[in-house]
Amino acid sequence: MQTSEKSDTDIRFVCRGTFVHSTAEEALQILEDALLGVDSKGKIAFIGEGKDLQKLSESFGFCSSAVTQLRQHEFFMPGMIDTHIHAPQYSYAGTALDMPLLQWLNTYTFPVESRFQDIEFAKKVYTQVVKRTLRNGTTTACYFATIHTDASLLLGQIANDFGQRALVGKVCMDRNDGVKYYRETSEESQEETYRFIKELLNKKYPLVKPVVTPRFAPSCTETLLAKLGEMAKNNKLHIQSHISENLKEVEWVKELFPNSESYTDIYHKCNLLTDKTIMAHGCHLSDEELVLFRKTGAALSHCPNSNISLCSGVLNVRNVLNHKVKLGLGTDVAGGYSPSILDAVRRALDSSKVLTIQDPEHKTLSFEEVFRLATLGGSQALSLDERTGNFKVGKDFDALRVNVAAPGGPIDLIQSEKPQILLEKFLNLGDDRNIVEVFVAGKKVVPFSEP
Ligand SMILES: Nc1nc2[nH]cnc2c(=O)[nH]1
Ligand SMILES: [Zn+2]
Repeated sequence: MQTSEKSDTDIRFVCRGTFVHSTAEEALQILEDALLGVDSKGKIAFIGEGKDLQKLSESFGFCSSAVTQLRQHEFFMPGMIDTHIHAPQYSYAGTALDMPLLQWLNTYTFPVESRFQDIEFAKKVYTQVVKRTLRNGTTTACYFATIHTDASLLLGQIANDFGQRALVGKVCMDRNDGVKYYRETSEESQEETYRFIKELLNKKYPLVKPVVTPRFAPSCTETLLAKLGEMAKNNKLHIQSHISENLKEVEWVKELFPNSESYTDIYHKCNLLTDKTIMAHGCHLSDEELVLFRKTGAALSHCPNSNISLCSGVLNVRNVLNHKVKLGLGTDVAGGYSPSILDAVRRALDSSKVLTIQDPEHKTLSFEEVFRLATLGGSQALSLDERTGNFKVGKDFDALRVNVAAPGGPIDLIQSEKPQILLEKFLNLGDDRNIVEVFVAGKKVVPFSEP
């Protein structure tokens, strides 16, 4: 039994049933007939066994009749973590997947992102993306917004209003020869990033924080990258960007930064690789670069839908894990067409199987390992694992109540199944119809409450 030190904590609610989650030691740990109590601050106060109900209700002072009992075919799992998603690109998700990265950015992405100076348009899209991701079980999202400070602040406000845990980044880019009207001067980028960070922190949203966001090395001068690194260091901020997604991009970076040893080295020299850094993709990183990730504590976001959709490459997750680099999953909407981390789980498994087809020696990822990437792995990659990622006493209760046999849902259960099979079915076949409730920091955020 795990309990918090103080047994006089106010208990907000208690649930009884099956809980599945990951730990450092076990990709899948199953707790059957467990009792989990959430305190008034939204934190997990205790995790015990159903048979200890009487004892727990006495020491924590809750009424045993007030316990919510999960039904058959239901379980709780940790909320899923999207470590890389472009909120503005949700406006064209599911389209524009017919060209490789660099052309795709110039043709679709930059023209669309430039529309977000229109705050009404931003409000519409950002409300939709926050609601859609929450319904799909994303309790934590690490967002790229656009270069527009006020619209980026609005994204933070909307995530806060709907109760999603989020890192939000105002995008920085002081070079863009492809679409010249979508870029800032270096001074603007620095000043507006400073304003963005200050204003967002001043809001004191409990679950929404800023993240320093150079778009990627080709969009930024070395001067800007260095200034952003300094800003992040001085204020102990998160950092996000892209790295080694596509081979043409890697070649271009070599031309733009001829004095750097590698793509990773550029970010490293500018103080942008820290234990609060998350870099998307990394499909074409060398082993030496992975060693540098490990040394600095920087993490990778694996975005398999995007990597396949834009024909960018296939990340060898097994190799990343062998290098002990922190790793989570990302949708990379809209390079990835799906806003759901369940989709990222499936594409990650498919990608791993493609690597095994190419090399039978490759050790395919198991669904349990990918489940860990979608939850605990994501929290570690975002350095939020003290707060979220699994069910540990003292962490926030970020959780999905899953009903595998939800009426009208996509899964037909022929017979009663063990929890491990229920989870496997949900990961492979489930969708938002199976996610009957979503909790973030102990608050029920799905179904949405009436305004
Ligand atoms: N997939 C993806 N890669 C990028 N690299 C730089 N910007 C982007 C973007 O918006 N999407
Ligand atoms: Zn991206």
